[in-house]
Parts: sequence; structure tokens; C-alpha cells
Amino acid sequence: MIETAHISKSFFLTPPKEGPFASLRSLFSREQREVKAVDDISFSIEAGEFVGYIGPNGAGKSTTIKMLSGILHPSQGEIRIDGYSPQKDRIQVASRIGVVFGQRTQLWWDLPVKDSFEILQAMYKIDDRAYRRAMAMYQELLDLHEFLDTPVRKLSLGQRMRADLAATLLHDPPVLFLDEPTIGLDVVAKTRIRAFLKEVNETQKKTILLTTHDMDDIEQLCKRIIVINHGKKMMDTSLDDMRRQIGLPSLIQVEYRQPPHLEAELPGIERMELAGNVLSIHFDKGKISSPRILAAVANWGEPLDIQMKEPGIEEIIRLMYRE
Ligand SMILES: Nc1ncnc2c1ncn2[C@@H]1O[C@H](COP(=O)(O)OP(=O)(O)OP(=O)(O)O)[C@@H](O)[C@H]1O
Repeated sequence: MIETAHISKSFFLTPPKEGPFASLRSLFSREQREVKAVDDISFSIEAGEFVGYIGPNGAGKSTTIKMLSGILHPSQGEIRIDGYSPQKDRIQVASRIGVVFGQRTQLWWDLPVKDSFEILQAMYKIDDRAYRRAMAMYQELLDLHEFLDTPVRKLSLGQRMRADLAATLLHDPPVLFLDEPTIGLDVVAKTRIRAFLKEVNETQKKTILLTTHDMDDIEQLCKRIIVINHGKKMMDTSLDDMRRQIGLPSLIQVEYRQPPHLEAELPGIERMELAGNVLSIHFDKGKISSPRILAAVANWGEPLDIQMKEPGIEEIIRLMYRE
């Protein structure tokens, strides 16, 4: 369904000059520095897969998605979506893909959400019956009725994301590219978006490539992950395999009223650190559950505050490559 063969993308930047007339001299400088945003990446994704595309900031995720969706041309390599090139067969690819950039909306800022949908209906030439069917389905799945008449600029971030997802699915594309669709959302809004994405992947068999910095998105949605770093593909594996390699490290931090009386360590806890009244417990979710730890925590003293922290993508990648 999605094929990339040795794709690369370089950007050429003019290094800033120093001294008098620096900006003017930069403007006329022939000196250029190459940034290899994507460096010889190949993968193939089957119809119906839900793949996480992860990596630290600046790894090349957005650049890949922009090439897959035809916004950027690869400097090298070939891309095929259902056999078509996003750069050469723009019309065929546009009908087969939906793209969401979490940081940006594709809707018209000052228009009510419904008007944006109608413009998209005309742009994608969606017939009335198919449009009504899609609207009925997404209104129910995403509760759009709450804000269909509201201008996009007045929506909350969670509402805007629901509207963007519906907009991108109106023409019923089999492939979705989602670049950070949960960024900036609160827990409730994230849960809702995840449930929706799971539903469209399972029931409508949409093929989804998702970039995210949120490990919970990955854990709850993606069976397969592709990890990139510095523009290169580092790993293409199942989530289970990644779990086997690095475990699922988590951290609980407890602030006690008095220094706690720690008893023998529980199996599954990797290490505990006590700094004043604050206890940090590093553990592997696959070996011990958080409720078991919380039960023990309450026996060791009087907790004032408990915080649970999941590792970020950066931490996961560091753990993957530790010696
Ligand atoms: N238009 C551009 N011009 C110059 N350099 C760019 C451009 N777009 C991206 N880059 C550079 O390419 C590299 C990859 O950027 P990209 O946005 O693809 O990373 P990312 O993995 O999506 O990062 P993030 O998680 O921060 O969104 C970075 O070094 C970035 O600065």
C-alpha cells in the first residue's frame, strides 16, 4: 500500500555571516550547508496496518510525511502509494490519502466547521449521498454536532482536532498520515482521539502512519513501529519486540509527609531513590503493575502527592541503544 525506496531529502542552508553587513553578505553567499533531514529510508506498509513513526525532535518524521503526501519532493528515491507517485500522480494520490498535521489546521479559520466541510466536499467532488453518509458517521463518532456551526478559530484544540480528522476522512481515503494528532491535548481529549483512530483502523481498515512523541499513543494504537534518528531508519519492529528489548520503564514519584520506612524491594522494581521526603521508584510495567506499587507505597508512610511518569520517546530511544 505504501512503499518508499531509498528516499532522502536534503535542505541547503546558508550559514549566517558575522561582522559588518552580515545579513547582506549571507544573502549573496554561495557557501551552503547541507542538512540531510531524511537519509536513505526504505519501508513498506501493508493495507490496514497501523504504524508508529517515531524519533526525537528533528529526526526527519515530518519531512517524511511531507514527501509521502506530495508536499515535498524527495532529493532521491521513490515513493508509491497504492502504486502511484505522490509527486507525479497527484490526483490519484490525493483521493487515496488523508493528512493531518497536529500543529496546523486544514480548515478555514474564520468559517464555521460545517462550511469547511462543504468546501472539501466540492474540492474532492464527493457526491451528496456519500457526503451525508460520512457526515452522519463522523458526527456520531466524534460528536461534531457540538460545534458544527462554530468558526474554527473558536474551537478548543481537542474540538479542532476532531474536526480536522473528520475533514480528512470525508473523501474516504484508505491511507491516513497523522503528524502529532494528539500534541497539546489533555488526557480526556487524547483518549477520545485514540479511541477514534483505533475504530477507523479496525472497522474501516484504514492504513495509518502516525508520528507522535507520546508513548501512550504508540502503546495503545501501533502494533509496528519504525524508529528514525538523524534522518536514518534505526529500527522497524513490532511493539512486542521493542518491549522485549527494553521493557516498559515507568516512574512513580511519591512525596511523603515524613521520610518513609522502606521495606524490602518488590520484584519488578528496578531501583528506588530517596531524596528528602521524595521517593522515586523506577519499574518495568511488564513485570509489576502500578496498583501493586501504590499499595506498597501507602504502607511505607503517609503520601502527600503521587505522580506517575511515562518515559518520553527520547528516553526510549536512549534505552534501545544502550550497550
Ligand atoms: N524547510 C526546511 N528548511 C531547512 N531545514 C529543514 C526544513 N524542514 C526541516 N528541516 C530540518 O530537517 C531536519 C528534520 O526535520 P523534521 O521537521 O522532519 O523533524 P521531525 O522528526 O518531524 O521533528 P519534530 O519531532 O521536532 O517535529 C531538522 O534538522 C530540521 O531543522
